[in-house]
This record gives sequence, C-alpha cells and structure tokens, in this order.
Amino acid sequence: MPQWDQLWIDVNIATMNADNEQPYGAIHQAAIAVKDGKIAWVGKQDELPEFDALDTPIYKGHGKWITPSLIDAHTHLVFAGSRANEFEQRLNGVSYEEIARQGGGIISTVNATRQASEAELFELGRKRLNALAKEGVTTVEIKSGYGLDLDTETKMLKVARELGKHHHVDVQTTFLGAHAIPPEYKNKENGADEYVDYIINDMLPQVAKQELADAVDVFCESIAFNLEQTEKVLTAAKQHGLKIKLHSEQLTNQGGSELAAKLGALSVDHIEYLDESGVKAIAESGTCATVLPGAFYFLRETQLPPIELLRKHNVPMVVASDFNPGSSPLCSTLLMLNMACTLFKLTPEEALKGTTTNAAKALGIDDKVGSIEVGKQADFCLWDIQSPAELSYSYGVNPCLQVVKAGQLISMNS
Ligand SMILES: N=CN[C@@H](CCC(=O)O)C(=O)O
Ligand SMILES: [Zn+2]
Repeated sequence: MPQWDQLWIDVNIATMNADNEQPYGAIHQAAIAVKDGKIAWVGKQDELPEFDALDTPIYKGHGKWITPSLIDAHTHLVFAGSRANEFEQRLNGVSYEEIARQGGGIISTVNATRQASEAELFELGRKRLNALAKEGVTTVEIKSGYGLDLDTETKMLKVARELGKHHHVDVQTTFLGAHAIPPEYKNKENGADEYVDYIINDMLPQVAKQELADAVDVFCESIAFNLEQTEKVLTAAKQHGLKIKLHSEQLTNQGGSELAAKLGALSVDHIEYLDESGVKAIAESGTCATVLPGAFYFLRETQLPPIELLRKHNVPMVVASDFNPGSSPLCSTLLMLNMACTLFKLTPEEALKGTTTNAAKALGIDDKVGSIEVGKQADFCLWDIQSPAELSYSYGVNPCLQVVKAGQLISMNS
C-alpha cells in the first residue's frame, strides 16, 4: 500500500500533458500524490488506489485548479541601474535603436552593472525573483549580457547561480556576452569582430570551465551582431558542450532564426520579423519560438510575430517576460500570459503551454518539469480560479494560493 509524502484531493488539474487530449490536459475532480519530490500518482480522485491514509498528509483544494508551476524561459533579471530616463526620451520621440546608437540603451545598463558589487546585484536579483515566485514561477532563465567583459559577465553569472542556490526557484543561466558591442571596441575598425574573438578565446572558455552557464545566447540584429559573428559564437558554444539560443528577428529580419535552426538551437526569441522560410526551418529543427509580449508592448512595436505561421507549422510557442531594464521592465510572468493573448492572440491554453511545457522545452529541461506527469518533479501551483483561462484573462489580484516545488510546500509569505 503506497505511503505518500503529500496527497492533494478535491482539485481540478491542468496537467499540460500532451498525451491527455482534453484541453489543458485537464483532469476534473482529480487527485495528485507526491513522493520524494516527484509526482507519484495523478488521476481521477475516484480512481485513487488504496494508500496509507494514516501516514499521508492530505490537502484539500476545494474544487480549485492545479497547474504545473510557471517557467519564465527568458529574463535578464540581474542588472543594476534604471533606464527610466530613456523611457522618457522615447516618449519624446527618440527611437530604441537611436538611443542604442548614441551609446545609451544596453550600454547604459552595462556601465551601472560593471560598477555594482556582487552583493548589490544579488539583492536586486533576489527581489525580482521573489516577485516572479509569488506568481507561481519556480524556474527562471537568467542571462548575463550587461557586463561585456570577463569580470562583469562572470560576476553576473555567479550572482545568477547564487540566486538559484539561495531561492526555491531553479535558475538556468545563459551567457549573453554577445549582447552588444562594448564601448572599448565600439570605435575600432573591426571592433565587433575583435570582440567576438575575445568572447570565443577569453570569455567562453572561462564561463565553461567555471560551469557558470547552461546555455549561450547572441543578439543577432542590425544594432548588434551579424550572422557570421553569431555563427562563430554559437559554434564555439556548442564545442564547449553548451546549449544555444538566439535573440533574433526582433527589429529586422537578419536570417538569424534559420542559422539557429541549422545549429540546433533550443529557441529563437522575439521573432517579430520571422518569415515563413524561417518558421519552416525552426519547425524542422524542433527549435521553440519564444514570443516576448512585454518588449513588444513596451517598445510600442507594430510588427507582430507570425503566430499563424507558427501554428501552421506546429512550432512550440513559448511566452516569457524578457524582464530587463530597457525593453521590458515588467517583472510579471502572469502579465505576459494576458499580453500574449491580447496582443498576439494566443489562446489562453497556448499561453499557459508557453509558460509550462514549451518553456521547459526551450530550456532543454522538459524531461524533468513543465507538466504534471508521474515521474516528473513535483512542481505545481494551486490557484484560486474556476478555469485555467482565468490565468490569462485577469491581472492584478494574484490568484496563486500555494506553490509546491520539488515536493516542498513553499510559504507564500516569504
Ligand atoms: N534585444 C536585446 N536584449 C534585450 C533588451 C536589452 C536592453 O534593452 O537592455 C531584449 O531581449 O529585449
Ligand atoms: Zn532578451
């Protein structure tokens, strides 16, 4: 007779398990059992096997919904400084690209982040992680990219790793040394190429040796790195055994997504300017398409990502906050669910997939998390909602009642 560490009864469960054909992979009047941090049983409550009722703590959900806990698969949440002044500049007519070309934008955050201590960055990151955690997020990807030199890039990645060690939220780290051309290289004749060589010869080997990153990312764009430079960095990353991702087709179509597909990237992110040949390429390679409605909204973009084409070619869509000081200072994954539906016309089910199963795929951890299935890590949330669509429908009153992370009940007051 099984004895479980935890049993939840009187709940409805959006399993997000693709093998369950119901919308949201739903099981109504369900139960879920946890043992050793993993899901041990899930199904209809009236089909519960006999279990050791004396030694199994039982929690009642009063008919509310459980979903996999949320995954924010694209953030830049370790940084110092604020870019509110640039927000004002943009509202006075200066474009994001223009600000970047004038040495502001990413570079202004680089200056602030270079000056900040590890302790300061940790404290800033911890508050932001807490904000996401309160909304039911238990896995977050954090990119570097506001250092652009060995010391600051490794400082950012160390802080991200430390955040993961000191918080119940799991942190996946991504090295984004190729985020912008640093001031030291900006005015050199072949500055961008020289910086790419520095990334490959000096930064990447250190990042890999110190095991600071799970993946490597590049900003492939007219104001950042071209295709050839992108290919060099991503190829070197693969040689170090690191996973790869790409910021691509955000402001123009550079063909970055096709390159990412060719190299086997886990995801291409932003993708407003992605065309059908790019969509076909990522469909064939199994690369996820990450849409970032916060950046689209905050930059008042007009070019929509090709959602219909992504659907047509069955590309897994991911929704993330892209939390960062320049293009998406919006630290809320729940807000992104709403925006993905209102701005990009994702269905609430697609949006939830984009922050659970597909987000796990985009991080290469879908064998462990992202859906409620026997054997997966017990990462789930109990929500004060009557249907899963409510997670995308309404925003502002946090419906998260309880988070369970690897089988641990997380206090919602911390
Ligand atoms: N697009 C490139 N990088 C960030 C923006 C960073 C910034 O403006 O600070 C993004 O994902 O939107
Ligand atoms: Zn980003």
